[in-house]
Amino acid sequence: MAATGLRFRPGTVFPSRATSPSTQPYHHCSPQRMHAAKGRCRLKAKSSNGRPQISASSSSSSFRDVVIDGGPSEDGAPEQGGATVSITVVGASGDLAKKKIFPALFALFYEDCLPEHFTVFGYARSKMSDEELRNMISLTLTCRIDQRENCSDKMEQFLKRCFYQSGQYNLEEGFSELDRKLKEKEAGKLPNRLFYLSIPPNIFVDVVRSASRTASSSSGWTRFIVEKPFGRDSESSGELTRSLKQYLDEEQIFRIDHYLGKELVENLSVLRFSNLVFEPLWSRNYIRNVQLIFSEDFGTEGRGGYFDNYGIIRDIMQNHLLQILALFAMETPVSLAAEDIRNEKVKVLRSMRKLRLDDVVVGQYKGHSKGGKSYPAYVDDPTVPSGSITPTFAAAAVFIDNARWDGVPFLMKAGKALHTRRAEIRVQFRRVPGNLYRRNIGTDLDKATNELVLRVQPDEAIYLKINNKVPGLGMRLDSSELNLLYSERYRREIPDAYERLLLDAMEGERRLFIRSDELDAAWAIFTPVLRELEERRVAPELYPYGSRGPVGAHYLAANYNVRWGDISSDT
Ligand SMILES: NC(=O)C1=CN([C@@H]2O[C@H](COP(=O)(O)OP(=O)(O)OC[C@H]3O[C@@H](n4cnc5c(N)ncnc54)[C@H](OP(=O)(O)O)[C@@H]3O)[C@@H](O)[C@H]2O)C=CC1
Ligand SMILES: O=C1O[C@H](COP(=O)(O)O)[C@@H](O)[C@H](O)[C@H]1O
Repeated sequence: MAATGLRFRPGTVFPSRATSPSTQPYHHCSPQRMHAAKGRCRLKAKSSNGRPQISASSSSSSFRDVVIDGGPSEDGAPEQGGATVSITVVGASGDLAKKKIFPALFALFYEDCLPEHFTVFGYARSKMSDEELRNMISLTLTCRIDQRENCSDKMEQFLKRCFYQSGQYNLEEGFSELDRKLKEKEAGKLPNRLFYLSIPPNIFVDVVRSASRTASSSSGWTRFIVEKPFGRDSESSGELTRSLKQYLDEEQIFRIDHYLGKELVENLSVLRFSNLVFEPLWSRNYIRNVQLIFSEDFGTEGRGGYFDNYGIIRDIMQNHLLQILALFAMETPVSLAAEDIRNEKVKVLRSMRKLRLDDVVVGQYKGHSKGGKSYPAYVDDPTVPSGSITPTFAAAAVFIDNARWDGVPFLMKAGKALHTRRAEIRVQFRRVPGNLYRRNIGTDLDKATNELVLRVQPDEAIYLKINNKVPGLGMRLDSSELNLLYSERYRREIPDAYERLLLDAMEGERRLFIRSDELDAAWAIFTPVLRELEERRVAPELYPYGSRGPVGAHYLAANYNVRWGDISSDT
C-alpha cells in the first residue's frame, strides 16, 4: 500500500451535520511529514486560521458520521471504507487551470496536504484522454518546493490520480458520465466532491445546474469554488447569486478571491491583532492615509476578450483591493471563526461611501517604444474591440464613514502595463506634533512621517520607515527602514495563494472566501460610478506602456493632501 498522501488517522470521526461543529481534524500530517512540511501544510487539526479544524460541514442532506481508515490500493484507487475527496476542475483546458489550479493541487500533494484518498478530474469540452490531460498538466507542474529528490516520483504518483472527462457545460450527459467515473474511483467510500469552476462567468450557472443535479455527492459534501468575476455590477451579481442558490446552499458556494490567499494578506490580521505596537495606532488618530497599490508590468496579453468587458476597476479594485481594505480596516472580530471575520468585513464595507466620479481617475495604456523594443497599446490586442475605452488603470479615493476611519482617505491604484509588478499596502502616519527635530529633518515634513509598508508581492516584506540619526558628530536625520524581508527571515518558499484556498475549501474553512452579503456590499460601493463611467463614456487618460501611469492619479491624491508612497520613494 503506497503511503503517499496525508494520513487519515484510524478512528478520525467526521461529525454528522446535525451535530455542532466538531474539532476533529479533517486530515493529519504524519509526525515525520509534519516536520518536513512544517510551516507549509496545516499542522494537526488546525485550519489556516490556527483554530482547531471544523471538519466536513456538509451541504448534503444525508451527511453522516464516518470513520476514516485504510489507504489507497496500489493503482491509487481507494479501498472500501473511509472517505474520499474528488476534485473536478471544470474548464481544465483553460489558462487558469493549467497555470494555477493543477500546480497548486500538485504542490498540496507534494507537501502531504491532500487527504489519503483523492482523485482529480479535469472537465471541459475539448476532447482529451486521461493521458493527454496528464501530459498537459505535467508541463506546468514544478518541483519548486525545496527540490527534494523524490519530486519526479511524486509527480508520477500525482498524475496517476488525474483523469479527464469531456463534455458540454450546459448538458447533463457529460456530468452524468463524470458521476459514473467518480463513483468508480470513490469505490464505496464516503464521497466528498469539490468542483472548481475555472470557466468564463457566462457558463457558471449552466455548470452548477448540470453538475449539482447529476454529479453531487450522494452522502458526503459537495462544494463549488466559483472564480471571479461575480457579475458586472450589483444587479448582475445579485442575479448570479440568486441563480446559483437555485441549485446550491450558500455554504456550498466558495467565491474565491485569490488575493485573500496571499501570505502577506493573511498576515495582515496577525500584524494588527497580535502586536500591541500596531493596533493602538490603527485609526484616524494616527493614520493620515492608507494606500492599496496593484501594478503589473504587462498588458492584457490575450485576455483582452474577458478584460474588455470588465476593466480594471472590476478586475482588481472591486475585489482584490477592496477585500484587503476590509481586512485592514475591520474592527477586532469576536473570534477567528469565518463568520465572525466576515461579519466584521461586511460592517466595514457597509460603512463605506459610494464612490463618486470625482474621486476616480481612469487610464488606458498606449503603445510605446523603448530601447529599440516596441510595446503594444491596449487597443492593439487583437482580442480587444477597436476604439475601446475600457480602463486598464484606475485610481480612486474611498472613505469609511465610521468612528475609527472618519476622514481618512483610502487611496487605491491598479494598473496593467506599468513600469513594475507590485502589490502593496502603504500606511502613512501623521506628523509628530511639535517635533523637536523638525529643523534636522529638512524641508519636506511629509517625507519624514512614518510609513508602514506591507509588500504583498514580489519579495514579500513588511517594513516601517522611521526617522533616524545619521551617525556622526552632527545631528542630521534620515528616513531608514526596519525591514522584515521574508526571503531573509524565512528560508522556506511561500505557498501559492491557490494552495491555501484549495485546502481551505476541502476543509470547509470559509474565512478566506466571499460571503454573498460581502459581495453585495462591495458592489454597492462601485456600481454607481461604473455605471456613470460607462454612460458618460468617460475617456481614459492614455499612458505609455511601461510608465508609472496617468498623471491624473497624482492630482487625485493631491486633492486629499496625499502623495503616492510608491512614487515619492522607490521602496
Ligand atoms: N487566467 C487567469 O489568470 C485568471 C482567471 N480568472 C478567472 O478564472 C476563470 C477561468 O479563466 P481562464 O482559465 O483564463 O479562462 P479560459 O478562457 O482559458 O477558459 C477556460 C476554459 O473554458 C472553456 N471556454 C472558454 N470560453 C468559453 C465559452 N465562451 N463558452 C464555453 N466554454 C468556454 C474552454 O474550455 P473548452 O473549450 O475545452 O471547453 C477554456 O479552456 C474565469 O472566470 C476568469 O475570470 C481569475 C483570475 C485569474
Ligand atoms: O484576478 C486577477 O489577478 C491577476 C493578478 O494576480 P497575481 O496573483 O498574479 O497578482 C491579474 O493579472 C488578472 O487580470 C486578474 O483577473
